[in-house]
Amino acid sequence: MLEVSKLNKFYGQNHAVDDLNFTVASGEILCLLGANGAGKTTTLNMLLGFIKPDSGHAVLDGVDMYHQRADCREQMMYIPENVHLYPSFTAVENITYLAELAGVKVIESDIKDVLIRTGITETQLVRKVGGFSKGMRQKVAIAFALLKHAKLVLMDEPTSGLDPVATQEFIEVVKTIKERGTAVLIVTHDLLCAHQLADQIGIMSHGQLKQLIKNDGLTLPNLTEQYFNQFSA
Ligand SMILES: Nc1ncnc2c1ncn2[C@@H]1O[C@H](COP(=O)(O)OP(=O)(O)OP(=O)(O)O)[C@@H](O)[C@H]1O
Repeated sequence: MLEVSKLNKFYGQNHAVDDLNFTVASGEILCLLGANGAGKTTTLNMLLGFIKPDSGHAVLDGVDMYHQRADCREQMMYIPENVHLYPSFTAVENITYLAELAGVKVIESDIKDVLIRTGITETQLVRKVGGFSKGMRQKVAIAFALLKHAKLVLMDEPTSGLDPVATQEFIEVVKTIKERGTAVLIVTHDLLCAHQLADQIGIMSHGQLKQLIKNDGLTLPNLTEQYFNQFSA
């Protein structure tokens, strides 16, 4: 489980992340929403160890994510807005290579099984990924997260630029990660995706987590209203 407590980041006078507190349990999905500049990416970058928080902690299953970065890296998977793969490799070859780099032991038949489960077809399995769409490249990354048995998956704007069918496929695939007991944190502007996927929805504004909503019986119009209320207040 991911525990974020009293996390702060300043850029000069700008309090980019202001005393952030939340937890994401195993098998739970938290979607962080918020306007441009709200502090979502800065939060993600601190969790990834790319930037140092000024104060506060982020802990993954008892391990400090900034100070014990190497230990945490093994346990987590970051899926950026655009997944970069080796274009002249097939999906299986890409995962084999990524697994070697990460020291993860995988066998080809398992890679194929997981890729098929994430929605890569038999025909696509033998193709080089150079022609893969954004959604297909995401599926390959998610397959690797599954093979890696990641405890935490972090995603940045995963549905931007995906068509509605690809978005729906993405939502179904992410549900399989959740079912494996992985904690998932998604930074997004996509209210529909957050509504369909999240167990908790956080709304950030000016570096602060203004609202943390349980997605239990919440309607999309209700979520939309709560989102806009944050910015008209
Ligand atoms: N490297 C940096 N140097 C200085 N200020 C920064 C830096 N990165 C982000 N900021 C500032 O920190 C604040 C939070 O930015 P951040 O990128 O985290 O927002 P965001 O919610 O991810 O926005 P978006 O939805 O546009 O990606 C903004 O005021 C931004 O200008």
